[in-house]
Amino acid sequence: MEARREQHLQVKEDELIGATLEKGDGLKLWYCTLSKSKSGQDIRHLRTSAHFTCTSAQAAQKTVNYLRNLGSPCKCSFGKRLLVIINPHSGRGKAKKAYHSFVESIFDAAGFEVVLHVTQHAGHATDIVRNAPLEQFQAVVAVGGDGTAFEVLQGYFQVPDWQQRIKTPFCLVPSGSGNALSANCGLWSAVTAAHAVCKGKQRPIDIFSVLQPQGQCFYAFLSIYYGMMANLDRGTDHLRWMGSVRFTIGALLEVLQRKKYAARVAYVRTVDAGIQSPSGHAGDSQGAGQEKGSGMNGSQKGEYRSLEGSTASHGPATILLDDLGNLSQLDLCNANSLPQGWQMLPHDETSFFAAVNLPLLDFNSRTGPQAGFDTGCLDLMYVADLKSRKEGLEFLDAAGKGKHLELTKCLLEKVVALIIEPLSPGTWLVVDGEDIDYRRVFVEVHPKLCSVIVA
Ligand SMILES: Nc1ncnc2c1ncn2[C@@H]1O[C@H](COP(=O)(O)OP(=O)(O)OP(=O)(O)O)[C@@H](O)[C@H]1O
Repeated sequence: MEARREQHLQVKEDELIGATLEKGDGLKLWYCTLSKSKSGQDIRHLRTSAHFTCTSAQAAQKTVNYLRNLGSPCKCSFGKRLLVIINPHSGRGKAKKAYHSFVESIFDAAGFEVVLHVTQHAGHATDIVRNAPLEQFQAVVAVGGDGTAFEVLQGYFQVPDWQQRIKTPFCLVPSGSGNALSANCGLWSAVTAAHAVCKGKQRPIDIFSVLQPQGQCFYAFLSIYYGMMANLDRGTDHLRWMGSVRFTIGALLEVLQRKKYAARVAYVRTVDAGIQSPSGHAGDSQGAGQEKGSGMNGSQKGEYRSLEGSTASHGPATILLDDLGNLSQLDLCNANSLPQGWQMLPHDETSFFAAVNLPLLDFNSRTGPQAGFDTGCLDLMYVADLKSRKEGLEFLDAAGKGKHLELTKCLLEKVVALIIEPLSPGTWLVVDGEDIDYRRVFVEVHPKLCSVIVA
């Protein structure tokens, strides 16, 4: 093979994506170099080689195939196929541009067959995933923000064969406002994410069930909050054009107005659920399809039982919520009515309240400094009272640096199940950045239930 402009090109295997055929007997290499961003993040940059000429068209095709398999190995028995879902409404509306500028050519050079969908309305991503044969794809790639990833996740569980489908990892190419999933996976740019998809490196992630009696059961990967955190997110929706700056503005407004929010909160700590290891609570499923062990009462096993009050008919078993009996009639005013292991938050009001599954809530905010992909729990953090604006600003400053847990008034509980009954007006209940009905919500963590693509 002979290069017209470059005699030698050294590309590390980790950088190589693949190649494309050029004019019959020619080819071009595609690769992604790594460098540090100003804020110290590992970012990939897309590069192409000069035109190489092979001895024949056949030799060029053979070399392209070889380079594609070397750079982007096939990880699915159905071949190199991706399900890509673009949300044109996410962030500043640039998801389509991000995809067609870089990501599409990377997948093409890697030799992927792409089944592409552009969402037409809210909820469309869920319909697409629910109706797709996920086992035939190497990954599901959402191009949008966390709301798009959340919709994709719902589609995994609304079918009887969900245990088969959750073996297909999902990925978020950051094109939304927060992009927390991308950030936590080290996918700091569209190119970085596309490169990671080609490499196919994945890791397990805990998922949590979110249930509101007589309603649908949702599945979430990131967070649940109300009060300050909800208001700085949903309350700044009209400032979407600003990008993630809107969250800072929302947070400042909350502390300057010294707002507090009332709720009844009950939870099961990891220790009280009989946690054996930091990577899973009692009954750790260790991924899809495996039998769960016992919950606190040691009686429930395995598959989903249609939980009282849920319209869902598929999905993982909710062992700890089953223990509560009739959810609609549960008396949260009386702590004694809760089963053993449950306890109430000892404060009626909080200035700050968040339960997070992952450390980063966007590219900048390390809201859950001690949270992790597969810790088997949510990190429930709260501050009962920010007594003055000065204290509020100090809290924000610490939170901005991910050091709020170093403040004595910011408390942390590692929980495997949670009930929140919001009582204050003027706020939202927010799950993974999406607001849900403002009423009692039941949550349970499923360790390592799904997989995500990571850098
Ligand atoms: N075609 C569409 N038209 C209008 N809304 C859509 C469409 N497709 C998806 N949506 C909705 O767009 C909303 C916002 O998307 P998404 O959450 O991905 O972006 P974001 O809010 O900017 O990012 P992040 O959640 O990371 O902050 C989602 O709630 C989704 O339901």
